[in-house]
Amino acid sequence: MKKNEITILGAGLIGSLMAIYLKRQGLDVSVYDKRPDKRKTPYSEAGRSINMALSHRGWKSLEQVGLKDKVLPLAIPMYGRKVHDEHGKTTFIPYGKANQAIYSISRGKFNQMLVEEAERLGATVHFEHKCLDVDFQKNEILFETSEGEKSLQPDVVIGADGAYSALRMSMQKQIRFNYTQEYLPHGYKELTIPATAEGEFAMDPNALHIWPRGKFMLIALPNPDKSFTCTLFLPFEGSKVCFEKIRDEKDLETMFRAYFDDAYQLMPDLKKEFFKNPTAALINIECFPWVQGNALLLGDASHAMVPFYGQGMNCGFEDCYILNGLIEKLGTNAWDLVFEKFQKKRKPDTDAICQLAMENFKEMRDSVGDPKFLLRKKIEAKLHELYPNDWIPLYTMVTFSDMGYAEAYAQGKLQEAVMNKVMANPLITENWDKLDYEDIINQMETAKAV
Ligand SMILES: Cc1cc2nc3c(=O)[nH]c(=O)nc-3n(C[C@H](O)[C@H](O)[C@H](O)COP(=O)(O)OP(=O)(O)OC[C@H]3O[C@@H](n4cnc5c(N)ncnc54)[C@H](O)[C@@H]3O)c2cc1C
Ligand SMILES: NC(=O)C1=CN([C@@H]2O[C@H](COP(=O)(O)OP(=O)(O)OC[C@H]3O[C@@H](n4cnc5c(N)ncnc54)[C@H](OP(=O)(O)O)[C@@H]3O)[C@@H](O)[C@H]2O)C=CC1
Ligand SMILES: Nc1ccccc1C(=O)C[C@H](N)C(=O)O
Repeated sequence: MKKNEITILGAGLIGSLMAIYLKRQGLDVSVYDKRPDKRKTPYSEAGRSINMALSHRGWKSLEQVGLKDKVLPLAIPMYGRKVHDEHGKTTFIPYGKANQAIYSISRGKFNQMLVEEAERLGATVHFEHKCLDVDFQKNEILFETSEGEKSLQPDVVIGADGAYSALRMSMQKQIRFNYTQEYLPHGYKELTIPATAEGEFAMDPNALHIWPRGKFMLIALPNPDKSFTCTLFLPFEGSKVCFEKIRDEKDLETMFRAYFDDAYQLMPDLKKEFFKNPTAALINIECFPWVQGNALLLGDASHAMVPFYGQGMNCGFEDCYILNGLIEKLGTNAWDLVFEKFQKKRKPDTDAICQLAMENFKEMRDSVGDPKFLLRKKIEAKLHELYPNDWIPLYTMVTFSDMGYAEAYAQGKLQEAVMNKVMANPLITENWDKLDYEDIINQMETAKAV
């Protein structure tokens, strides 16, 4: 492969950012997306992952392409979790240090900005081009368009066509392609807490709100129009509280009043929205290799994770950052080598974040409601304050650093084992401030050495 014309499938968050990176490298870039151009055919995104949490790995990539300052005004900082118990009492749990936040941003606006930036730099974006198949033998991509089917013989292909990637489906037909997918028993539905009659936020806008209820939960992220987008995560069926058992407005009201009464009071459109908005599935997808011939999978197409760490987009942006770094280092005449090095370096990290995302669901829906969890967080924060290099809480490594996810995962497991011992002390609630913190660090050092 020695070509400089790049075909990107998918003008989502990752495909658009990759187009920006490649244009900055001086390459020819054409992007194909199945959706219509929003500027010509506006479509409603109501009920579909409306806002997302942007954190360090995402910001790092945006800064590199010169977009950080343009994105910042669109983003609302959330400094921690605000946990709502069943009586409406709230507890704030900081994400990290006082100035560390994850940022709520609207997917639609953000995606549009990235597409427009790619176009401004000279990328051509072809909307209403749905990739149907990629034939690796003939080196041909088949699209469905409003004018019928079209085909293309690409030089280099980057498949950023999301969790249900057509490129990946074509790769699945090839020999020795590994693929696993797992649906969670839970689904999600998006709902709204509108601005108050006075036009203000109905709750603290600088927090990610969580109503943890053991096997299920509700969360809310703020929007610039002073509303919150809430996401309700429930099992599809088979539990006391599940989507299947909410058949009518009465079931819905009974459930919300029993478990989320303070939120319910702020949701005038709940009944209408609940039965109008889709109930979407949650899936984890891992596959390998990501390279076939002249084509590479990127973003959710190569690793779709459940959303509970708020890392899918951030991880995809970091994919772009790393791929760009390899192109800079190895040049644009060695795509085979670039792709090969990329998949080898990146795969252990994306496996780790897929796993961490699954584990964060349990933490969010269950542990955050436990006072011992709060105490654990306090002790870890103190350890980090006293020994900033020797103890970095897992959440900080994942969200506020760019340490490889696999390293963060391994370090996090060691810290968890040490903290389990610390928390087993029956007097921990009274004595946590007087612990021998140096001894904890020594225990960590011993655990690392084993
Ligand atoms: C409820 C929810 C909340 C989330 N919250 C967060 C969060 O807070 N933080 C975070 O970092 N991540 C979050 N994520 C994950 C994030 O949404 C994804 O990781 C991200 O959208 C992946 O971007 P992508 O460009 O790879 O895929 P997508 O955003 O899905 O884009 C794929 C693009 O490809 C196009 N396409 C698809 N098929 C074809 C085809 N056959 N031909 C042509 N074009 C095609 C689509 O139209 C789309 O434009 C969340 C996900 C969900 C579901
Ligand atoms: N990991 C996860 O659990 C999830 C991740 N996501 C990620 O976030 C991205 C954006 O989210 P959002 O805008 O809500 O995406 P959508 O729900 O709009 O999905 C994007 C496209 O994927 C196709 N699709 C959706 N569900 C399925 C399915 N079960 N089987 C096959 N194809 C399906 C649909 O294509 P068509 O219109 O052709 O039918 C849809 O247009 C997704 O594309 C995905 O990458 C989204 C949901 C869950
Ligand atoms: N954006 C999300 C969407 C769905 C579920 C969780 C998130 C989060 O961001 C969770 C956050 N990282 C947390 O750990 O509190």
